[in-house]
Amino acid sequence: MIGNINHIAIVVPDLAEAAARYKNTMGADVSEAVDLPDHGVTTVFVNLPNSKVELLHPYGDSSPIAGFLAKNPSGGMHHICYEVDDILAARDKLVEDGARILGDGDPKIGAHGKPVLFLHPKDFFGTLVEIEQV
Ligand SMILES: CC[C@@H](C(=O)O)C(=O)SCCNC(=O)CCNC(=O)[C@H](O)C(C)(C)COP(=O)(O)OP(=O)(O)OC[C@H]1O[C@@H](n2cnc3c(N)ncnc32)[C@H](O)[C@@H]1OP(=O)(O)O
Ligand SMILES: [Co+2]
Repeated sequence: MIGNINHIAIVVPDLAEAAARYKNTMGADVSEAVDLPDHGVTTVFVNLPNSKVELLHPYGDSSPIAGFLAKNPSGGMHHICYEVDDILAARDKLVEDGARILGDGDPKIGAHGKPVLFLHPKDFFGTLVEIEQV
């Protein structure tokens, strides 16, 4: 069901500092920061030849990553995103097998304009999983 890794996300306490570190020290191609109010995050994408790293910082008062940053004030790896061909078929199979979909169960449009869903970290061995239809 799952395909390539689309991105790995890292929550960071200072987005400008993290973007500069990836650009200047790692020599990476780094996007501008984009606010995504519907997701409660600001993102910067680090574009790699075969994948992406998503740098995340909380946006607004009810960000889903605020608790994570409070527990990990220096930042930390937050989620892994796998590509799927059909997100509704993937969701139905996951639910049938007992995995919990976060939120209301309906896909939201993610950072790349494609539908995404999140799966509870306790169902995937302590790792928050995002699936994105490509
Ligand atoms: C940019 C858009 C989009 C894209 O297109 O790429 C994005 O990536 S948006 C990214 C941000 N959005 C989300 O993360 C949405 C889904 N997340 C959530 O709904 C919440 O973050 C959460 C996973 C339900 C956690 O909520 P929180 O309030 O922080 O914690 P809890 O106390 O409810 O946590 C329960 C339990 O899970 C552990 N936990 C929390 N976050 C993670 C994590 N990232 N990885 C692994 N484990 C995590 C937490 O420690 C708790 O464990 P216990 O203490 O053992 O109970
Ligand atoms: Co993501």
